[in-house]
Amino acid sequence: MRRLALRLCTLNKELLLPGRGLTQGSQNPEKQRVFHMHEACSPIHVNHGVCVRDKLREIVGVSTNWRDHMKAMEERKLLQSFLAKSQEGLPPRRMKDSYIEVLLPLGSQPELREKYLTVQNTIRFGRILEDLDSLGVLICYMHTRVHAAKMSPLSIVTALVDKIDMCKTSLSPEQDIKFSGHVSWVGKTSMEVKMQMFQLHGNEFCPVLDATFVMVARDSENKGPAFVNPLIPESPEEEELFRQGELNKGRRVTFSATSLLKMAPSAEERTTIHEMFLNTLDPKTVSFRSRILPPNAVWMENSKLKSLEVCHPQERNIFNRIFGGFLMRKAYELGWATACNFGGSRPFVVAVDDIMFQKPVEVGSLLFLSSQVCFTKDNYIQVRVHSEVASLESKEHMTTNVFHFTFMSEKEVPLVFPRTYGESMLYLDGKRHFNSMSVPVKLRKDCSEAP
Ligand SMILES: CCCCCCCCCC(=O)SCCNC(=O)CCNC(=O)[C@H](O)C(C)(C)COP(=O)(O)OP(=O)(O)OC[C@H]1O[C@@H](n2cnc3c(N)ncnc32)[C@H](O)[C@@H]1OP(=O)(O)O
Repeated sequence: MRRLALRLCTLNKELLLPGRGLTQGSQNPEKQRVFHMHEACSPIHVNHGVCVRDKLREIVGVSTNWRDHMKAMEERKLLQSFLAKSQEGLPPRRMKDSYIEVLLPLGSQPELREKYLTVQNTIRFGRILEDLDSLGVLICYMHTRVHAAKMSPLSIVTALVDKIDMCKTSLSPEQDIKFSGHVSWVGKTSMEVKMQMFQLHGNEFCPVLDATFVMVARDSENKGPAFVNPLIPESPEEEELFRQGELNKGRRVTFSATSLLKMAPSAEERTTIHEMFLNTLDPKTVSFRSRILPPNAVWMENSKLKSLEVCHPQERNIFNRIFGGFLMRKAYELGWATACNFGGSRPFVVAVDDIMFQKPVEVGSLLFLSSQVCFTKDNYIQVRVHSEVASLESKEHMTTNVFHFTFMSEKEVPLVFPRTYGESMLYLDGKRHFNSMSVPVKLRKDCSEAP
């Protein structure tokens, strides 16, 4: 019963991929077991997150109890023999092979709402980040399915949230939500996944969010890289998506190579910083050291907020590390509070970009999050959240992620001014992230998001 319910709730193969004219592959053995999750699950068990995650647990073969986790990992070692020696040894897949849809029936099943609800009767975006992360991994498991093996020999982890753009449409906790997505590009061991989210308006599901993630395949024990199936585009639209994936990879390499941690700012950026510096000199003293804020401005250091999380086993992913979605939710909520505190009104998120998962977070770690406003313009607030971990034993801190969120406030916000050279680099980095946002969304009250 449980198994059937999972398939029903995660794999709705007969629906069209919106705007792309794709349908799920017909040779898929699961095709007949289609849909409406609330027909199959009892209301208590109907939860989008639970269903997708249970499906992932089944694919990876993990324990549901922490006390059994070592045994389950031992069992996964036996799957090493199913790993391909080369990418050519794996059957190519089509985009439709990984295409899935997942329903989050907030409207039709009100008991689901609590988990997603903010006090302003909007949807918690942090929960959506968690759902996207689980969904992205599940999509990659669809792409890499090994029909001969009961469990997948691959450990698929989130490497990067390349981009999440919010559309204008409002997110109501009282209407059903649908997610869809598929693999859009593959490298040797990495896969780009495109996901969309829709919300029911009348009888129609309207797009509310676009997301691009990069997932990386690792071996059964998550210790080394593992090859993924090639991807064959089948139409001009799919070829364009694939080409875009290739360009995205190139863009990421360039962005990283020109990072301010590696390279000096451009002449234009240096001018910006110097002008800001001149704007903060006290005309009475004319000293390099005597700095005052211009009107309607805040020192960057005064925008900071910090938090600490103890990473309990409950927050683990299928590989017994801390779930990336949980890290994103915590970072997002701190970032939202930072923007709220800074702007003086409830902001809503318009874009998330370039969240790199540099290191896994071990269960039992202490997670230190530090958030600050690093750039503002009109109603926009660019927030950067830095996360690092330390184990209780070693006390040595290590960066695991840097998160970038773009918020929009209801009213114009103060300017943020860097005081030190390091802060100036944060300012320029924030400006670069802000400028990379696709299309700044116009302020609309009905579009509000809260954490
Ligand atoms: C049970 C309930 C929960 C269910 C949840 C299920 C979802 C689980 C998903 C997760 O929670 S995962 C947890 C969050 N993510 C992590 O902890 C990952 C932490 N980071 C790492 O482990 C490594 O940095 C990573 C494996 C991602 C990369 O390792 P390396 O730096 O050694 O990678 P390498 O240089 O060997 O490159 C391997 C591939 O990754 C690609 N890559 C690496 N970093 C990248 C990046 N930042 N962006 C894009 N691509 C990247 C790289 O281009 C290359 O692609 P190709 O093989 O196709 O050429």
